[in-house]
Amino acid sequence: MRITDTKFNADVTWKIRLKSNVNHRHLILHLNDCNEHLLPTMSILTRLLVAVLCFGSLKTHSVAESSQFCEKDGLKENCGETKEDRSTFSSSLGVRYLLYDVNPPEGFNLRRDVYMRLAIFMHEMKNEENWRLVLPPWGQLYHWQSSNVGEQTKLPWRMFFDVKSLQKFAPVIEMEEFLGSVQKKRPPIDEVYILQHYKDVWEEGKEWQDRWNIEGCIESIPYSKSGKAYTGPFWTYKNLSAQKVECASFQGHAALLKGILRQSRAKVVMIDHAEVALHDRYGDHIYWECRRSMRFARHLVEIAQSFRKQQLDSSDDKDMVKRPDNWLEEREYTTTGGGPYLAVHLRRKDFLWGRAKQVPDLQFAADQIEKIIKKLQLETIFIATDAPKHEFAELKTHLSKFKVLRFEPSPTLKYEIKDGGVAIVDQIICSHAKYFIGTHESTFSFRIQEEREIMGFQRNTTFNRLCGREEGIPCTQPTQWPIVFK
Ligand SMILES: C[C@@H]1O[C@H](OP(=O)(O)OP(=O)(O)OC[C@H]2O[C@@H](n3cnc4c(=O)[nH]c(N)nc43)[C@H](O)[C@@H]2O)[C@@H](O)[C@H](O)[C@@H]1O
Repeated sequence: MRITDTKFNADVTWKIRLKSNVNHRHLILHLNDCNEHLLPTMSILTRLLVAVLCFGSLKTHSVAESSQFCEKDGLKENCGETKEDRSTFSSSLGVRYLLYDVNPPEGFNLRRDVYMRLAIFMHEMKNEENWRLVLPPWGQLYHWQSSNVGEQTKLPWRMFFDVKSLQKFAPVIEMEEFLGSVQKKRPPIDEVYILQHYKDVWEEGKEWQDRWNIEGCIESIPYSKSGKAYTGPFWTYKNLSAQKVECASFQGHAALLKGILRQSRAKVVMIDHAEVALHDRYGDHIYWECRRSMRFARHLVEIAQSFRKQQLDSSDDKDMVKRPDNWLEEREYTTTGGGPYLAVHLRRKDFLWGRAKQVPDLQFAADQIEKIIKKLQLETIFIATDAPKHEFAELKTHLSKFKVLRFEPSPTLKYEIKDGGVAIVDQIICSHAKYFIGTHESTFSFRIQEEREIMGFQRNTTFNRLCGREEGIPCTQPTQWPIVFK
């Protein structure tokens, strides 16, 4: 037997990995478990043997740490580990869980994009290793400010998405399912890696290359050690903690995470600041399969359908929009129809200072909307917006010749579907309109454009945006990201 890899944590958790040269089986001993369960029952000889192994392993620690990784196909992996080693090790662990979280200020629709980066990564890994991607519960988003909708924390994905549909693309599970499977283990998360940008990433002339390293944390982190475990935000779950927390400087695509997961022997790994990892496959057919799998929750689709029918005289049949129940059955469509209304996503609030030049004042927005609706010979305008009531009222006064609508759920319905649900209903309604205009660089608008691409709308009815007064008309219009099928 040869000791191949050891780690020693400052507390009593010693992990020793022994690898048999003969049968390549890994044996992992958690010495804190030994302390609690094994040592009292061991013979003196066995205790001595374990002590010698531990001592030996600690002595080899520095060597093992420095030679732990090898570059292979641009990925750092454990040196000398063959595919067979890995698969034997993998199956000895059974199912492994990958949790992730995103920079706290990021909004709902950027988070959806980060999900895609990880889901595509898991989709690619699923034939090699037995991972489950744990869907991070929604909550405490900066933009979800309604006070009359109850607590907006620990919200499961099924409130907003069709999880079965997601599972047709990647092995994802809800947090509750994960918690159910690790209940007895303390702490439930073995290792947390907080991704951070390299210090030198913005240096001029620095060549881009995919790389990652475990390094000291550059900024302060929201995790701290309390007894044997690290506590942290963990989506406000009091019963979640981690055994180890480290920072990883990271530059590259999500596939590079393989290196982190492969040097780890843990069953439960969490990646924080997952937004630092880039898309593996932006815009190709796999990207679009993942995107198509992100169907909205049925109850939200039905709410949007009912609004379209009652307020906008719109339904998939009337509008000639095709959308099979199962996204796997979708084909490349050409939709010339759409609901008989003009839909506008008018982003306000933080965009008024964050994108001051590109976001129009209400009068200038109304001028542009009026021009387009006259050209389209329509009478109804649907406005999706985060604007407060008084701003919407003002916009209406500027468009008094037209029927101007907004989705305003009853307090009971809003309590049920929360701010996230209202936003999704808005997006669904916008995505079915004959013509859509969005807001510059809003991920909320981007997601609507993608829905319209999936349904096959003509691109000139989709990739449009309002111009800021300072920019004038015309202004640069959104980049077109065409859908790709296999
Ligand atoms: C500059 C960046 O912009 C990003 O915003 P951006 O891409 O528009 O889009 P999101 O990331 O979705 O964030 C905007 C949030 O504001 C609400 N919101 C915006 N527009 C509407 C709307 O038309 N209807 C409803 N019901 N709600 C809306 C909604 O909660 C949405 O998730 C932010 O996420 C980042 O934190 C950052 O501020």
